[in-house]
Amino acid sequence: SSSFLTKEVVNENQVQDVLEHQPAKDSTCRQDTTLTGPIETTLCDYETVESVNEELFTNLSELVKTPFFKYFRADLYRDCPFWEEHGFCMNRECGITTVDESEIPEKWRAAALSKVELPSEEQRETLPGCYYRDSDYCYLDDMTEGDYIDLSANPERFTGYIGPSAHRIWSSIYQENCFGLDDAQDELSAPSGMAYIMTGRYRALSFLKPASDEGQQCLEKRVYYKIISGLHASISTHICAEYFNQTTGEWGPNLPCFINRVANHPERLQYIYFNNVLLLRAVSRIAPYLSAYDYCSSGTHEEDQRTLDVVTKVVGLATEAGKFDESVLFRGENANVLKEEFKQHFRNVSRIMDCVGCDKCRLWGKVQTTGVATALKILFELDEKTLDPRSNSNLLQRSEVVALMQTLHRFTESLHFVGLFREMWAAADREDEERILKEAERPDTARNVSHLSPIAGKEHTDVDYFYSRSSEWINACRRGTLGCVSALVEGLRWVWSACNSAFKVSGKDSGPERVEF
Ligand SMILES: Cc1cc2nc3c(=O)[nH]c(=O)nc-3n(C[C@H](O)[C@H](O)[C@H](O)COP(=O)(O)OP(=O)(O)OC[C@H]3O[C@@H](n4cnc5c(N)ncnc54)[C@H](O)[C@@H]3O)c2cc1C
Repeated sequence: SSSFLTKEVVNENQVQDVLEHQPAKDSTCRQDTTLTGPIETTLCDYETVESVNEELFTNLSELVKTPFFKYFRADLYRDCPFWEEHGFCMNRECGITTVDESEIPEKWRAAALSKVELPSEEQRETLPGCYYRDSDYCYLDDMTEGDYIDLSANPERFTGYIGPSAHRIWSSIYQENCFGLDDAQDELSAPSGMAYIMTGRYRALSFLKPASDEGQQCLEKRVYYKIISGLHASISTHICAEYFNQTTGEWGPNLPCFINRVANHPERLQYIYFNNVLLLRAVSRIAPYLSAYDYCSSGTHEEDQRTLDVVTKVVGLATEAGKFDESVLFRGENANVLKEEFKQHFRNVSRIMDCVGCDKCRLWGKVQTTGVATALKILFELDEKTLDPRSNSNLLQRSEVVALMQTLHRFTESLHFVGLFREMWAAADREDEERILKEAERPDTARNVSHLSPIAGKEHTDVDYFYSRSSEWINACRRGTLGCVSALVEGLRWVWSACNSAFKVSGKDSGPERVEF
């Protein structure tokens, strides 16, 4: 696993390009950097996205705190369907808190939902605990298992989930970017990414296609890569913006982390913009549907009206910046076969989320893959007639609407955070800059995460943490034998680590423990 620890070579010019870029206040093009002019495969430019982002972010930040949008139902304890996953995250930040169903409006509870929301058996392909319909780009949880989670109480941020388990997830996701119908360069005879995993031919990250390959790839494949890489970059931006500082014990932005993961690879930031445009286009395309949606959620009439008002503002801004011509994709002879493949690969990505070994990361992974999949469905599967809220009022499930808006919020927040990193860079003098760039070259995976761990320092005495985890272990046991075995393994590992840690703390070597992979 130490092969993952590659030293990043920081390209100062690229980093400056990203961090010294001045976002546009209006839609005027300038000739400065990689973040100027048209955004490839869209009809929008960087300046337009930047000119609406802060207003969008402010409105979405309000929206995601409303009762309708903050509760998300998910089954976080399904077994990984593709490999045996042992990568449990032992840090307290990986845990989540769930909400008792009694706190949720009755019409969203499992019993009511299974009557109303679920499509009939003939309309969907079912697997234990989840299903998809023909038009879906992801698996959706059926309402038989799972919990409600208040997303605002479980923010996406640094958790310390690192190393081979996290890398395996990312590599499997990128490996889905392998289309049988692609051009001759593209390993025509190779099995799909999932087939690799299932046949044990899993390779680390060497398959990742460099950006320079772009010219040789088909458009759909490039779009797939941009979506995934942009999502990855957005998650990384959140991790770096809300990072745990080992020295001060405080949360805050970590500029070297952002340089290492994003600014040193400007195309990754470009793909965050790309995802923004894709999601904005989806939101603007279903504008009438969103305007007619029932946002009543047991609050007061004023509260529900306020939710609708904010949705209306978001939809208005989305219409300004969401310029994307979906009709240029999936054209030509093999269009339908290619689309089916694209869909199947994206569905696999949504199932890979069940393999993420950190509850909070899995939760946000599910929210965001569902959000992007909903956008893809809106763009590539639904015609104007289907989108009519009068003729098709049950077009989207509540979880899809919530995921779409939450995901758009994630991406607008990423661009907002990029602005904060630029301010930090601008405030640094030459000496600081040199130190920051040097620090950005260190492999991220070797960072010390001991302060977050329940097993190091004073945290191992945190009884609350143990209780919160143990209730999840018991829940997993209730759900079946496999879940129970996994839970038992995690429980035993926790106890083993706690004993080890207690031993260390009581011994001479009680300095902070380094977690390396
Ligand atoms: C679904 C999911 C959700 C997660 N959520 C969280 C979270 O909320 N909090 C948290 O702390 N951790 C989270 N993680 C873990 C996090 O994403 C990293 O995997 C972890 O921090 C280790 O980072 P790393 O620097 O080793 O590289 P990783 O981010 O793991 O990347 C692995 C490799 O992929 C390549 N790569 C990196 N970024 C890109 C990109 N944008 N485009 C193309 N290639 C790229 C690089 O070669 C890199 O070495 C999540 C992981 C997954 C899979």
